This record gives sequence, C-alpha cells and structure tokens, in this order.
Amino acid sequence: MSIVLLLQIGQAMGVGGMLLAVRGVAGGLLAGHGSDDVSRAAVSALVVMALALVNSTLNIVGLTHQSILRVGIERDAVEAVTSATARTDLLEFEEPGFHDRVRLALAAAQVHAPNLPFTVMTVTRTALTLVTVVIALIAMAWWLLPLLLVAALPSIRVALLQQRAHFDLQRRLTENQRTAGYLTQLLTGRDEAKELRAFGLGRTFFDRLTACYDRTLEAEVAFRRRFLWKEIRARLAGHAVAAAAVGGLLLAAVTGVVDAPTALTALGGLLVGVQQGIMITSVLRASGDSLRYLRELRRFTAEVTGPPAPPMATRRSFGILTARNLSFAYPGAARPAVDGVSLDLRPGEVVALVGENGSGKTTLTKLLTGLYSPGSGTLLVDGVPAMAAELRALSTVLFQDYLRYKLSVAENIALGDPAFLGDRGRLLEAARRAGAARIVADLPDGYDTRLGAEFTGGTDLSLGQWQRIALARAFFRQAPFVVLDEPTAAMDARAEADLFARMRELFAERAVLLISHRFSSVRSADRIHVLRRGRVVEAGTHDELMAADGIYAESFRLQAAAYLDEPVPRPPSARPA
Ligand SMILES: Nc1ncnc2c1ncn2[C@@H]1O[C@H](COP(=O)(O)OP(=O)(O)OP(=O)(O)O)[C@@H](O)[C@H]1O
Repeated sequence: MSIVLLLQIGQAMGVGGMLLAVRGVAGGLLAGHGSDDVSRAAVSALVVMALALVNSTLNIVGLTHQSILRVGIERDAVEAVTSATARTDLLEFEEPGFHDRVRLALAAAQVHAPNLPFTVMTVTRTALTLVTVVIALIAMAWWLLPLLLVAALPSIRVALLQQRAHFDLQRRLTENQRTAGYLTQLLTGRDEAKELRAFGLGRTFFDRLTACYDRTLEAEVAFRRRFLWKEIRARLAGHAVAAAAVGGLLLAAVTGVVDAPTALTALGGLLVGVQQGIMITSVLRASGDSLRYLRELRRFTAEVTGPPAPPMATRRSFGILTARNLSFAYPGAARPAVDGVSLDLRPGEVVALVGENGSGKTTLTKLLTGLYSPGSGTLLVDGVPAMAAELRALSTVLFQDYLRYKLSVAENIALGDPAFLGDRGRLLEAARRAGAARIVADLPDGYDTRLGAEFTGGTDLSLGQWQRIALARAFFRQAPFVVLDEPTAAMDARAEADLFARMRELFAERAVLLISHRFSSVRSADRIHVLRRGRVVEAGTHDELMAADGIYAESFRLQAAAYLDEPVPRPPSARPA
C-alpha cells in the first residue's frame, strides 16, 4: 500500500511540475525569437514531455501494484467475514437481519475492501494534484485560490449528502437483493434445475427475478432524480465562479498586473484545478460509500463476541447425559418448539423419539447436541452442567437434511472430524460400518472420486447412496453420543433392515438417539419418547407403550395395518369408553 501511495505522490508532483514547465515554454515562446528564448522553450518542452512520460509510467506501475493488492485484500476481508460467520450462534441464522448484515459485510469484503488501493490512490492523487496546482497558482496568481475553493464547495456538499443517502438506500434494498440472489441460484443451480423443469417454473422465477431488479431500478432512478438537479445546480454555481476567475485573470493580463505567460499558464492551472474539483466529488461519493461498507464489515466482525470456533476435539466417553425440563422457542414463535422435556441418555442404549411432524424432535436434538442453547432447563454430563461446546464435542449427528458436499468421497466422510482428515484407516472403517464401501468400490476413482457433476470429473450418487456416505461421516467422528435423524429415509428395505439389525453392534458403547417415523425401526429401542407440540406425552419401551394403548400404540397399529392389508383401527378417542 505504501508503494501505491508513493507512486501517487510522484504523479501528483509531476502535474505541478508540468504546469511550471509549461509556463517556461510559454514564457520562452512569447519573449521573442532569439536563440536563447527558443532554447529556453525547447528545454522546458523537453521537461514537460519527460514529466508526462514519468507520470504515465508511474501510473502503469501503480495500477499493477493495485491489481496484486486487490486479491490479497479480498482474501483477508472475506476470511474475516466468514470466520465471524462461523463463530456466530446458530440461532442468529434464523434472523433475517443477520443475513442482511452478512450480505453487506460480504459486499464490503468482495467489492469495497479490494477497491481500497484504488480509492486511496485516487483520493491521494486528486488531493495532491490539487495541492500542487495550488502551489503553482500561488507562484503565479495567489488570488485565484479562494475562487477555486468557492467553486468546488457546492459540489462537495452535494456529494457528501448523496453518498450518505445512497448507502441508506443500499441498506434498505438488501433483503430485495438477497431475494434476487436466491432466485438467481434457483434459475442457475444444478440441484434446482430438474424441479424447475418438471414443474415448468422457469418463467415464474424469471418474472420474480425481473420484479426484484425492477424494484432496485425504481429505487435507484428515484434516488438519482432526487439528486440530479441538486448536482446540476452545484456544478453551475461552481462554473460561474470559475468563469469569474477566468474573467479576473484576463483583466489582470490586460491591465499588466500579470504577464502574458503567467496568465496563460494560470488559466491552464485553473482549468486543471476545476477538473480536479469535479473529480474530487466523484471520489468523495465512491470513497464515502466504501467507508460506510467497511464500517459495516468492522461492526459485523466485531459484534461476534464468541470465542473462535472451538477445535472440537471429540470427547471419547461419558456416563450419562441428562436433560432436565428443557424448553426452547424459535425467535418470534408463538409457542415453544420444545416444552419442558426431561430425558436421560447412557452409552450402550438406544433411545427413540417419535411424534407427528413439527412436534419438536429435531429441535430437541439440536439442544442435546449443543447447537442451540435451551431457553430454560439444564443439560448435565455426568451430573455437571454442560456448555454448548462440550455437548458438540460429545456428539455426532446424521441430520435429516444432511449436507452433500461437492467434494471427494473421502472428504465427504472424513469431514466428520477434520482433525483426522488424512486418516485412511479410520476412513475405510467408517465406510465399512456404514455400508458405503461397496458404493465406493464402483466409483471411477474410488475414495478420490469427486461428487458433484457440475465439477470437472465429478459424478453423482443416488439419494440412498448419499445417505450411506453421510452415515459414514457420522461413524468417522467416533463420538460417544450419536443422533440419527431419519437415518434410513432414502435407503432400500434391505439396507434399512440391515442397519437396524446391527445398530447395537455398530454403535456399541455409544448412546444413540434415533428419530424415525417408521415404527418398525424404533420398536427395539430401550426407551421411546413420544412428542406432541414440544412435550413428551408418552415414554416407555415398545411393550409398555403398546400396553398403554395411547398415541404410540395407535400410530404403530396404523402403520402395521397398512403393511398387513388389515382394516385401519379406530383411534382410542373414537372408541366407546
Ligand atoms: N427455524 C425455525 N424457525 C421457527 N420455527 C421453527 C424453525 N424450525 C422449526 N420450527 C418450528 O418448530 C416446531 C418443531 O420443529 P421440528 O423441526 O423440531 O419438528 P420435528 O418433530 O423434527 O418435525 P419433522 O417430523 O417434520 O421432522 C415446528 O412447529 C416448526 O414449525
């Protein structure tokens, strides 16, 4: 950055030097036709040309340095934003305002921060050029200075007002821009392409995207119109003052207050000064906008007060994980998603959660694994209250909507514990346990096969195969508390039966929390908790729950009847007392 600054100082000084040299040329030519006068003019002309050459060389070197600086600055700024995002509490991601702040911070990191060398360069060069022009003018006609200042003031004032208002407009449009980004992803993404075509949605989303841009355009046009007249008025006022200065200069030349070469050069200097004055208004607008974005970036990275992402060294064992009276509500939700839930989990046990859609099963697992902090209630590991980071280090989760990383198969599995990314033995063992080894054997490059057909050499898997890879990731982590949220939803009947038959062997010595809508899968669990509207309404073994003849028994019979082609039993509430 200091090189860029030095280059600008050099260029700016060159402009002032050129002005003084031009005066030498004019002085020599106007003085007469003697050989001394002509050689003075020729030497000055050579100086002008040399300075012009140095100036344009400095300009090229400056631009080259800027291009290199841009990349490094963008890397550092994006890293600052993404590391702050990685440390942000998961619950923040449920707030639209958070995503607006991320978007502004990313725009700052990807556009405004990399432009910083250019902005600094332009500001420095413009300001220094003005200073050198001013010095040259002082040497020739000092009284032009106040006039130059008065000419620039109206435009500078409007530029300052405009850049503040423009940033406010950008902030108001952020959610609209995010929607446009989302629609663009729908219209261009590979994963989305099939459904858009199957439902013929291209035109619908295209129209919505156009509407987003129309809203931005409308707001931008209204904004620009609001400032257009102000800007024109300010420019007119500035030019009127500059014209008065030119008049004064001509008068001074005619009356002999200044000699002709000085008057001519001062006129040139005045024109350069006015041009720089106009330039400084656009520089002010651009740099003001950038400064506000950068302030947003700093605020965003500073407001994440949490510790850096914990190394997550997986804890090897525990005796009992206890949840006492846990409650949790999503921001703005009318009722809690989890409401006063208590349960125990011990290694070697399989505990199942069942319940209708939206009954709070997934949310409860997010509390137990330290992804959300409970609104009230306690989580204890071996009787000691546990922090979220400790719970995360204790657990491994196979989410219902697990991520399909467009990376190699090996990475898809080993990302279960990044500390062991290169551990081949652990990788093979995890794949074997999840039944993924056979899938990998059929892939062109085995574990090194890139998943994601939109990348060179990439291929894709079926959903059931992906699920096994995700299961392998859960195994790879070797954590003592395992959450399996619908782990076999996409698997074939044999694969599902095999997983549940071997569940205890596969997860020996670990506590397993299993969520499933398939009652055949959960019946062998040590305890089954039935959730309804966030509360545990029934709990016990399969036999106990069947004997209790409540919600569980009704749902179980409903599913069993569908398989056995039996009439659907009536719910208990509909039976005679
Ligand atoms: N991000 C969220 N913001 C607000 N409410 C949410 C959010 N996620 C879930 N909910 C609500 O919380 C409740 C519990 O949702 P949860 O996903 O825990 O249910 P679930 O039992 O896992 O459902 P399913 O069987 O359909 O997977 C639901 O009413 C749901 O609408």
